[in-house]
Amino acid sequence: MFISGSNAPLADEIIELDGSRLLYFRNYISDPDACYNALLEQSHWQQPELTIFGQTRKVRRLVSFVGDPGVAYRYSGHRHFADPWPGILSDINRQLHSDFEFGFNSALLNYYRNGSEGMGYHSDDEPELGPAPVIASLSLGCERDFVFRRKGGGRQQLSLPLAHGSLLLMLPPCQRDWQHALPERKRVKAGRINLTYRRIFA
Ligand SMILES: O=C(O)CCC(=O)C(=O)O
Ligand SMILES: [Fe+2]
Repeated sequence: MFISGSNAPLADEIIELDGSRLLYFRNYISDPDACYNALLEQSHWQQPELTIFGQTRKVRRLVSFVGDPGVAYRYSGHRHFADPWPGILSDINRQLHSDFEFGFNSALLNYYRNGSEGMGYHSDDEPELGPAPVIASLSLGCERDFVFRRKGGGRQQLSLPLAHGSLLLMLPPCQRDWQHALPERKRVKAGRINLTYRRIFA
């Protein structure tokens, strides 16, 4: 189920997260250095502001959103229309389609300039992602830990270091039951880019 593509490569790790499955492919992107540099230079990076309990702050990372024409997505409190796909990201989308038969129509990019930037616990469970979203997360640049806890709080249950050029598939019902985060790592000086491919329903 969900991994129906007959060309699907073998996962390096299959992680069972109490009812949800994560698949990890360590070397999915063939030239990760070139991809990192191209995205760093070519993306339209923005630093959205987020208002929580009346306080407005810039998020601690840079963000870019790309996809098919007309696709819009609400993140950091605002609705954003997708920028056109850079060639390198539509190539990866084609690869994801041929390997797994996924039909993503957009990707959210996050650029963490160093280890003092990260992302707090959340689930990618907005209604426009449908009831059972598959999220394909590609990582480039400095290896960082990606952590999970059950929705509703509680302790961290899993920490996965995500390597340069790797792919992590989060399969349903992961977004329904679990939250994930990218904790700060103050000692880290180097940058990291993460791409999450998503299917957004109008
Ligand atoms: O940077 C990461 O690995 C996670 C990004 C993420 O969770 C998101 O964009 O929703
Ligand atoms: Fe997420």
